[in-house]
Amino acid sequence: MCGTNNATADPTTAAHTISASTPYQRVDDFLSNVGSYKIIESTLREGEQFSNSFYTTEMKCKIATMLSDFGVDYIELTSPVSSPQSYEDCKTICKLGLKSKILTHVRCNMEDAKKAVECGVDGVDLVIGTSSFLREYSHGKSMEMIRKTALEVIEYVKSKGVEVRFSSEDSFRSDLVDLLTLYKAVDKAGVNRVGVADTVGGATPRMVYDLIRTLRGEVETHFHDDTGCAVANALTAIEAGATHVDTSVLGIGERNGITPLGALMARMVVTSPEYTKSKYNLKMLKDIEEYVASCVQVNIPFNNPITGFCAFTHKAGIHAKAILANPSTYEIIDPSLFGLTRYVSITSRITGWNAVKSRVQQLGYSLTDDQIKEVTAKIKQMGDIRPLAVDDADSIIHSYNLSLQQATVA
Ligand SMILES: CC(=O)SCCNC(=O)CCNC(=O)[C@H](O)C(C)(C)COP(=O)(O)OP(=O)(O)OC[C@H]1O[C@@H](n2cnc3c(N)ncnc32)[C@H](O)[C@@H]1OP(=O)(O)O
Ligand SMILES: O=C(O)CCC(=O)C(=O)O
Ligand SMILES: [Zn+2]
Repeated sequence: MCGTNNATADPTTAAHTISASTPYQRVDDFLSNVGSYKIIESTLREGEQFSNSFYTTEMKCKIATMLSDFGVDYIELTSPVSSPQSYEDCKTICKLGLKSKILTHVRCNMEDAKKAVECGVDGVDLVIGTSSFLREYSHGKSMEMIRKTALEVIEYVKSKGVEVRFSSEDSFRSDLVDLLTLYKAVDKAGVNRVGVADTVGGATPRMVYDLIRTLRGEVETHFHDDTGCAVANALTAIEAGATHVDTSVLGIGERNGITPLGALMARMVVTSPEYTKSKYNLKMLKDIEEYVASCVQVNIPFNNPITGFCAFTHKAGIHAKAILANPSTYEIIDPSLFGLTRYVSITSRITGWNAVKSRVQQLGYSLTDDQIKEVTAKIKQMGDIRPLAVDDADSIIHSYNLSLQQATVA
């Protein structure tokens, strides 16, 4: 590791990009798209595959509008062949006039593609499984049949003046030569993007880097989270040259879902702060997550990046002291970028006098350091017995202060 980072007060503005002047820049870094990645937001497609999902038309319109205002480049919708209402909703969302482009995701066959185009979408995302598992047990087509159908469908979609992407479902369990031969054919046919999908969530960042760096042009990536690698794989893909990443709000999707929009923002605001802050309306993230969580009836996980209830809570005394002096000591992300605030807890036996001093000052008392250490000991004494609420710790401070005043009067 040879790059140098300039230390600054704002951790998210620390120089993560390797300066042009460094003699240590690796050739591979020229592949990286961390300063230009685009998001294909699939809460309304992959997210509808989440076990709890049921969206009304009104919910879909609101989610699409929020995502567009957030700044995602594309919004992907459920296939219009899924049901009559899916078809109607796709048409309705296309007519909203959103800033984001609207895509729908269909099987790679002519009937599905025709329905998709009928809806008025900006782009059609074609998908077909290329692994032997899916070729044998899902659609039953050989690689040659896939290639032939893909070329016909791509030509049709393009002839309608609509963007077209071709994706190989289960890419990481597909034969590499088969895959590259197919991508070459669809590229020659003029697709706008190819898609690489880790459909079963088994890929590692190393596998992702190796596959993505062999591809050129517009490359979309889609990572399931079955083995907990979805965010790391998305970052690695972007570093290896992927141009687009699929996300869903809170990561909702088939099984345990895909790369979460919020977690990707947390990652990218650190990796590529200037681009991420200027492109995405980060302060909307919490509202979007809360709205989607309410639609699909889940809670936001306690440890969610950025919006988990304790994401910016500092508890241990050693941490609290340093955070109060300079937040960069124990925070990689400034919560204010997302319209949030940090919280220093004093309600436990692992608090310290520096944290308690800050609370004493907030309450408007002026105690000496020795007095603060004494009241800290009282909080710890109570914290050894049971969990404390903020009111408990505050009451200990109030009554300590009162006893000091009474002692002075007497
Ligand atoms: C990894 C992913 O997430 S891919 C996206 C998944 N999305 C969806 O499944 C969208 C929602 N799906 C649906 O509403 C339905 O499955 C429909 C309307 C698409 C199809 O419904 P049905 O006709 O009842 O078929 P069913 O769902 O049982 O089976 C899927 C069919 O698609 C075929 N198929 C699967 N993938 C593809 C593909 N990429 N290209 C062409 N055909 C395919 C299968 O062979 C099967 O065909 P069969 O009827 O000849 O057996
Ligand atoms: O179309 C794609 O690229 C992804 C499809 C999908 O949801 C998956 O393979 O998990
Ligand atoms: Zn998926």
